[in-house]
Parts: sequence; C-alpha cells; structure tokens
Amino acid sequence: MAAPALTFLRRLCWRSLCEARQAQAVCIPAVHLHMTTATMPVSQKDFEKAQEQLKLLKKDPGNETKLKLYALFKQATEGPCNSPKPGMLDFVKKAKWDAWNSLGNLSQDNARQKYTELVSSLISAESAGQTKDASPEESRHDDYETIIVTTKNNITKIMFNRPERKNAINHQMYREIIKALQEAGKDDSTIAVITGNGEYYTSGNDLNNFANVQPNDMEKMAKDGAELLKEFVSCFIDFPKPLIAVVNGPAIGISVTLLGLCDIVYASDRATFHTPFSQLGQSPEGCSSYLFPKIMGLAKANEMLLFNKKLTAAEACAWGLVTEVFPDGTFQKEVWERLKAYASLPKNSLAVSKQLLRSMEKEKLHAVNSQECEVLKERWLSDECLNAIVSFFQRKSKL
Ligand SMILES: CCCCC/C=C/CC(=O)SCCNC(=O)CCNC(=O)[C@H](O)C(C)(C)COP(=O)(O)OP(=O)(O)OC[C@H]1O[C@@H](n2cnc3c(N)ncnc32)[C@H](O)[C@@H]1OP(=O)(O)O
Repeated sequence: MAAPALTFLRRLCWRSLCEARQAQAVCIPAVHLHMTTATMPVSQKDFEKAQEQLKLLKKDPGNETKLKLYALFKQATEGPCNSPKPGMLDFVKKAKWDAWNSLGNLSQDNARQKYTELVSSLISAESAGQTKDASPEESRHDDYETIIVTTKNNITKIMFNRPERKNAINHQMYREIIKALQEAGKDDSTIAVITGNGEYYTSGNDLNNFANVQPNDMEKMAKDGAELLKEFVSCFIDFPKPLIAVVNGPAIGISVTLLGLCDIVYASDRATFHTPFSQLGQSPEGCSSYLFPKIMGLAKANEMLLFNKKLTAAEACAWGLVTEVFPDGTFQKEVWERLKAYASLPKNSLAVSKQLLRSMEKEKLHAVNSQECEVLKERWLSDECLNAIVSFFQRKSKL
C-alpha cells in the first residue's frame, strides 16, 4: 500500500470504529433483528455481546483487522454494500468501502457469525499476550553442551558456556554454534546476540584442538580444522538477521575477528580485544584480513593483526571495531534494555535492510574466508605454530 494511503488509514482509529459500530447498532430496525435472530447460528445477543467485548480490547488490533471488523459489521447490519464507491483520494472511505464491498453477497447471518468469531479470537489473543507480557517466557534450546541458547523478547541469545576454560572454543563448540546460528536464522526472533558466560567473552580457539594429534594425523587435523573453520565463518557471513555481539569481558583470537561480521558490537569497559596471531605462529581469520583494514584503516589493522596489539574497549571503539562501551557495573542492564527495544522493531524490515547493507560484500567475504582458511591450514603445520602451542601447554607462555 502506498505511504499516503497508510497515513490516511491510520486515521481509521479504534475510537471511530467503535463509534461507527454504536451508531449503526442504533439504526438496526427491531423487526429485522427479530427475524434474523430466529434463524442465525450466532444469536443477536451474542452479536451484541461481541460488540461490547470489542470495547474492552486494550490494544489496537491494527488497520487490517479493523477494516475486517468494520466490513463484517456493516454486512451483518445492512447487508451487501450498495453505496457509491468513494473517490480515489478519499483513502479512508475507500479502504472501508473496499473492505465492505469485498464481502459480496455474504449473508447477514454469516457476517454476524464471522464478526463474533473475530472478536472472540482477538480477545483470546490479547489475554494470552497479557499473560506472556506479565512474565515473558525464556525458552531454552536444550540440545547444546558448550553453549546456552535461549529465546526471549524476540532475541535469540547464543552464549559461550565454558567459563572454567575462559570460554575457549573447542571443536564441539564450533559445531554447536554453527547449528545455533542456522536455527536462529530461521526462528521467529528478530535479532540474534552472541555473548559469553562469566568473566571472559572467549579466549578464542581452544588450543587443545591441536593437542594429542599423532604426527601422521597432522595433515588431516589441519585439513579438517580448515573445513570446520570455513563453515563456521560462513555462518556469520550468511547470517540473515541483525547479529549483535555483547562483549562481556576479554576477547581473544577468532572471537575478535568475527566482530567485523557482526552488525553491532557492545562492550563492557572491562573487555579487551587481542588477536595474537603472529605470537602463535598463525594468521588472521574471520575475514579480518579484509574487514579490519576497512573498519579501522590499514595502519591500525596492522598493529592488531601483525603485531598483536591488545586494545582496550575504549580503543576498540575509537578504532571502529566496537559500537559503544558501557561501564561494567551497568553493562548487562543497559545493553539488554536497548536490545529489547531494537528487537521490537519490524523484523522483516530489519532483515532486508541488513541484507542490503551486507549483500554487496558477500561474495568477496566468502572468497576471503576460503583464502584465510587455506593459509591457516599451512600455518597449523608450521614449526612456529607448533612451538607456540607446546609452549602454552608447558606453561611457558600465556597471553
Ligand atoms: C577449527 C579450528 C579453528 C581455529 C581457528 C583459529 C583461531 C585463532 C585464535 O583464536 S588464536 C587465540 C587462541 N587463544 C589463546 O592462545 C589463549 C590461551 N590462553 C591464555 O593465554 C590464558 O589462558 C588466558 C590469558 C586466556 C587466561 O589466563 P588466566 O591466567 O586468567 O587463566 P588460565 O590460563 O588459568 O585459564 C583457565 C583454564 O582455561 C584454559 N584455557 C583458557 N583459554 C584457553 C584456550 N584458548 N585454549 C585452551 N585452554 C585454555 C587454561 O589452560 C586453564 O586451564 P587449566 O586450569 O587446566 O590450567
């Protein structure tokens, strides 16, 4: 529907509909009422009761429903629409006329019945909604071990949940996040959020992913790792809804690079951002080799991705990686209040807009992801990388 028409339709307000209904009710000839009451499946009393119940609705049911109610009421009380069609520019009258006229020769009995049923469904939907509003339910998706996935207030939250290991991402967690993102992309939520449980956002790749590999299996480990990583990052590239990172604490490695693929990044002032790839004998992933220079400029990206510079939250915000920083004490409260409001925006509009913002880059991002994974596959077999991992497990090094 054209924008001006929508504006005019808003004038078809709830009050005017109720008034119109009352005015019409007064005009119904008693004899006619009596005759129809005898034959219709919904009694005149029920029909009148429905009109009273309609007044009790607290929420405006929306233009489409109001037009349907108007049309059914007119049809029930006056029969088929015989009045002349209003002019094209009289949007409100025309919308009402169209709605009534669309009922054609529907009998008055049927119109009364449909009207009564529609009111009844609106009342039940509202009372169900009220119970929900009074205590918004959080639904927890059960089939995960390394992450917690919940949906509430139109937000699907994916939470890294290995706090005793600083939320390090092991193979199982990569797979579970892939599954959770695929499901969140299709569920009823408006936005998805990724965050960490406990003190850390995440310490990045679990270095145990490289441990206990027999020399003969090294190449297979590298090949399988690269495939898993490529699939994991692809899910972020293709995620169809706004994806928000709520960085509750220190973030390391892949959890930092992925921020470039998130649509908003909120950080606690306790968070830090560290991509120690050269220190670990590795190389950038998560499309950061392409996105970080775009986000912060090549010079600053070099400091992070080549020279392991760890950023404070304030620096990450000044460099464009983080959207906004919040004091840790009020971080959760402020962020979730904000996200709840964002998640009440029209879902489809947000999804198509996000896709517009990202679609031009998608092909490029997939190509970058493939290339980064190819390079990493080689890196994981390098002495530089193996020495760094051995060093970590011998407790000789920590970030
Ligand atoms: C499919 C494969 C895809 C690969 C994609 C590649 C991604 C690249 C990256 O992500 S690079 C980043 C890798 N991360 C690290 O190198 C971090 C290593 N961890 C540390 O340096 C420290 O643990 C710390 C600085 C994060 C925290 O130090 P702190 O002293 O505060 O705490 P602990 O070290 O005692 O940690 C508690 C226990 O958790 C274990 N742990 C923490 N992080 C990791 C990790 N990333 N990998 C493996 N294990 C980790 C830590 O060893 C402690 O275990 P312990 O109690 O048994 O000693």
